[in-house]
Amino acid sequence: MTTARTAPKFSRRLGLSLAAGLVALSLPLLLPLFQVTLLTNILIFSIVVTGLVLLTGILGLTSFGQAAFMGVGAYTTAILTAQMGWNPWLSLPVSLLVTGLIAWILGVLTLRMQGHYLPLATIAWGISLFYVFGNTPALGGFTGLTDIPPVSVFGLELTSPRSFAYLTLICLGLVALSAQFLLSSRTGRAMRALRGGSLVAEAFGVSAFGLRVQVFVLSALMAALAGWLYAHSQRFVNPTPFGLQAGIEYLFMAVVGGSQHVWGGVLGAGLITQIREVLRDVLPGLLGQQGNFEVIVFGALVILVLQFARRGLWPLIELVLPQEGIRILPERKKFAARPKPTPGTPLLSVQHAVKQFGGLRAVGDVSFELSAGEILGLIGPNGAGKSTMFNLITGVNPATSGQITFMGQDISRRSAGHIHRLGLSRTFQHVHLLPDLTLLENTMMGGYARGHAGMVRSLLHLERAEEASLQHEALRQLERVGLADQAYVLAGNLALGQQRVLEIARALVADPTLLLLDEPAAGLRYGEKAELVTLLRRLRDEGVTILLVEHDMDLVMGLVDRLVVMNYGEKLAEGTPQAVRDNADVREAYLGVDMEEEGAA
Ligand SMILES: Nc1ncnc2c1ncn2[C@@H]1O[C@H](COP(=O)(O)OP(=O)(O)OP(=O)(O)O)[C@@H](O)[C@H]1O
Repeated sequence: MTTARTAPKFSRRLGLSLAAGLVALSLPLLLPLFQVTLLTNILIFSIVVTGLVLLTGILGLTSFGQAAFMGVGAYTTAILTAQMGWNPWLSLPVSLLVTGLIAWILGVLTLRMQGHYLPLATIAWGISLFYVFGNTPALGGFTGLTDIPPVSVFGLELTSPRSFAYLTLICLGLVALSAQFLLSSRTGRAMRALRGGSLVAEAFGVSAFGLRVQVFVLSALMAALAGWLYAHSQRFVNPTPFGLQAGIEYLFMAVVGGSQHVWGGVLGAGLITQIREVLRDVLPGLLGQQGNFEVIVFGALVILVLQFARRGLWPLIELVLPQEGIRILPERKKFAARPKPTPGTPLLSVQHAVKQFGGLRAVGDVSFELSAGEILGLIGPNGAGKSTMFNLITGVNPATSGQITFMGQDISRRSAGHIHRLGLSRTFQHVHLLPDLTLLENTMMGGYARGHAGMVRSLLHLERAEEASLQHEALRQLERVGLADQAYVLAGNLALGQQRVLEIARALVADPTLLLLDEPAAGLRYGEKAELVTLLRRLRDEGVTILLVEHDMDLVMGLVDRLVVMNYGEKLAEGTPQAVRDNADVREAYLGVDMEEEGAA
């Protein structure tokens, strides 16, 4: 079983990183001049690909348009410096601003698209921007713009490839470091949670669309920085490096290197650029004619990598590297506990709830109430409407009519995040965890709404105090559910029963008033079910109110205080387990077979 222990103060991994940094710093001095120019290009491409790692690898949004954003950054600085005489350092923030604004507009317009529509949209605006560069006379048409001045540092013009390589190296170092900071933050965990869809992230208070737009803009800003560097290293710009083919190559780099790892992106940029140079030299001689034959080889390479190392080459390197530990930070401040209602006070009220899916009435006029300190079971045969009712309460779907109130607020049409912040936490019928993250990190995701640090603080690593509070709260909840000894194990290594318990720990980090459990015993073994019952009873005794959907009648009958039985979208019965057992309608519709068997036994 793969484990990741807490990090010592000076880890072997950190030592290796420092050594790699020193090698990188010496390269511009040691390499021959031609290689230094190639190295600069690799470093510039790595910055673009780092943006793609965040956008495509982590968030799961495929973009073919990063080269176009690089072009916006490059052309903006070219116009401001070559034509208007600006200092390149002044044109840098303007290049970032212009690209960020264009990316924000395109993001807001296109990021709601699902599936393959988004990649198609990125192709569309990638091509559009390319032709804007090529067909605008003020931008020099397809010939481009020349006479771009060099960048100066402390009065020293960076005209030599070696000095410019250092500027690029520093930029990449800062970009890669901030990307790493982001990924190890609350925002980074939310980004990872969004990869499989919005359901889980939104259930913990993440604004899915808002975060997607932010990461989209961030990746465009990285491309713009690369464009600025490219313009001042080449000292001229034309549309060719910013076209669709370049956009596709950046994706190749991310996929081949390992699109879910910052250093994978750098590896991919290095490999593809080097291989392209070699092929450009070798292939025309071998084939006896000129042409972009390297593109064909790239295609074959990507297919091979996808076939044999689906997650790119970096994960293979990770296998031999010392594992990265999680540094447990000292807790300076605990999160304030949520005031809990006194047992017996009304907490959740569902009144005449109706949910219509086209012609199908999945929930029809259902009413019930739940008081603080209770465990209420929602049962019924398959298709009875239990999950739909769950979705109405948690804000996944709005009710067609009727009213649902929680903590005295009408939540019938509120978002999942809003309802979560009021004190409702949930688990999922199909376990939704991040298998490559530790139990601790998965659990911390549940506390997203208790933190405040956003993208900028995360990029700058200024959210450590909040991260410490989240870490310790998550450790306490893992302790509470009995998983503390596995806090640094990867969640993907757990058995299903433990994964379900982990989901409960994740929900508890939010300090919920009401816990909604969707079939928590599904797939659990006998012993695991008994442990689950003990845990849920203990949580109830500690003041957590629980609503659960469950098919296991033995478990439900021995655990809950009351039951609501649904059938064909309607409420069939409500009452104590004994009253429900004795209800003739319930026996006929749902419990009949079990009860007869029980009687016969
Ligand atoms: N998004 C949807 N669009 C259309 N119909 C839906 C949708 N979600 C659920 N339904 C339908 O609503 C009815 C109730 O489904 P629901 O999943 O709520 O039942 P359930 O009691 O949770 O069943 P199970 O125990 O099998 O999970 C079913 O007929 C289902 O096909």
